[in-house]
Amino acid sequence: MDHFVYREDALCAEAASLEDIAARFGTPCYVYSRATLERHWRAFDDALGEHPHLICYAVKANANLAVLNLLARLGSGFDIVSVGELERVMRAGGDPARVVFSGIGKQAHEMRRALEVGIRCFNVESEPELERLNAVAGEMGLRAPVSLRVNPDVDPGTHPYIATGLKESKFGIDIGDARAVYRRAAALPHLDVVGVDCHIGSQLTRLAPFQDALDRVLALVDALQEEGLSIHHLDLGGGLGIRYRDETPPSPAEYAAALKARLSGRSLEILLEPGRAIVGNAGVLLTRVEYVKSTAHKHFAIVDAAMNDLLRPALYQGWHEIVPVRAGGSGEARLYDVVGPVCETGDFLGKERTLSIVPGDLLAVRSAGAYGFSMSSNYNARPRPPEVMVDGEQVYEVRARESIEHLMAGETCLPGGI
Ligand SMILES: Cc1ncc(COP(=O)(O)O)c(C=O)c1O
Ligand SMILES: N[C@@H](CCCC[NH3+])C(=O)O
Repeated sequence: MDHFVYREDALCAEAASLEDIAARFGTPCYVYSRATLERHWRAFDDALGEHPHLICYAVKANANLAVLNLLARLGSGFDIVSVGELERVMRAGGDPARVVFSGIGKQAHEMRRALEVGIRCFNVESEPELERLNAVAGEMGLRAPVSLRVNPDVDPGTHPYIATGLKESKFGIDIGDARAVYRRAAALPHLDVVGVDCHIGSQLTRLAPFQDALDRVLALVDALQEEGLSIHHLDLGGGLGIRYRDETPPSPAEYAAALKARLSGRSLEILLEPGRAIVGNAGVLLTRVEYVKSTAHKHFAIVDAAMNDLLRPALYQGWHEIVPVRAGGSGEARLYDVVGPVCETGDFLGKERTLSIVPGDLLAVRSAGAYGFSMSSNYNARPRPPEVMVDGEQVYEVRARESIEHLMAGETCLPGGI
């Protein structure tokens, strides 16, 4: 069931009208549905059922405290890539013992903090990182639990900017080198080898790449076990795609069934790190048409949201459905490029969209819950938009719109300046 539906011709998030939300909080504005978030998280958790597992939501997809807190209350774990994300998780009530730490550039202070709070596992992405982690843990008189993130050289069939498991990628350790690096890990005094990790890319819409990666990783697990290294868990990363336009990605249930079929008879715990599949379709970006502009070649709908609010169209040619908040819209139907006010040709939210609009109309950019606000910036000195979470009829502002003061916070002029 979709929680963004028209009621009496007005698009709603659950039982709340987006027109009312725009009137109350202004535009642009991100709006999330609590029920959708919960349903998507539970779809993963239920699909793995009795198989020992932990769903570690990828915080980078949407790090709002209300999102994290909601998932923490469901029992979620978290996949983090910085100490900032770790602090957010803990502030939101997340359990550090359910946190896995990914990323290729972990700094010593980040390792120290993660060890101090007792995270579940470090997903180590290189041999130098292994040595650094061993040294940091040793200084603290602790042992660090580690998985190596291996790069299985599988083509995920996704946009090249979000493919991470090919051999030329900066991520992970080449699977051909993994046994030697595991031996090194096992020999280091302050590390405990606990798992194997991989993440091959994002917005995958077919099962085959996941299955290929799993087969390669399982062959590695067998080889390690023959060497006497016991592997407790397998972290298969995130990456399950969502429908933005007409994609038909596998459901979490289909995905989990494919994994379980290959894992039966093994006692490996499964960790997954979904981000987009949980929050992507749980959010929209509300925006208002400022101007309609026609040239000899095109019609432009100039809206008040821009690439600084939602970068995906500019960065990956990401396609997001754009719908009128008032069903059917108003004015004459035309083909529009929907563009923002930022001074970049790449500042568009959608191209060649048929819309019936006049200035002042509200539009909703759909599937904007993942990598929307979390990739936003202040480019062109634009305060970032508020985030609102709807729960039934209740509407909560879970992040206030930034002010002009926010834009300049922490800045100073040279002495003798203003
Ligand atoms: C290590 C890791 N885990 C999980 C994710 C989440 O991916 P997705 O949002 O595609 O599920 C990412 C991002 O691609 C990632 O780099
Ligand atoms: N930011 C990307 C996904 C990157 C995933 C990060 N590992 C997107 O919007 O599609």
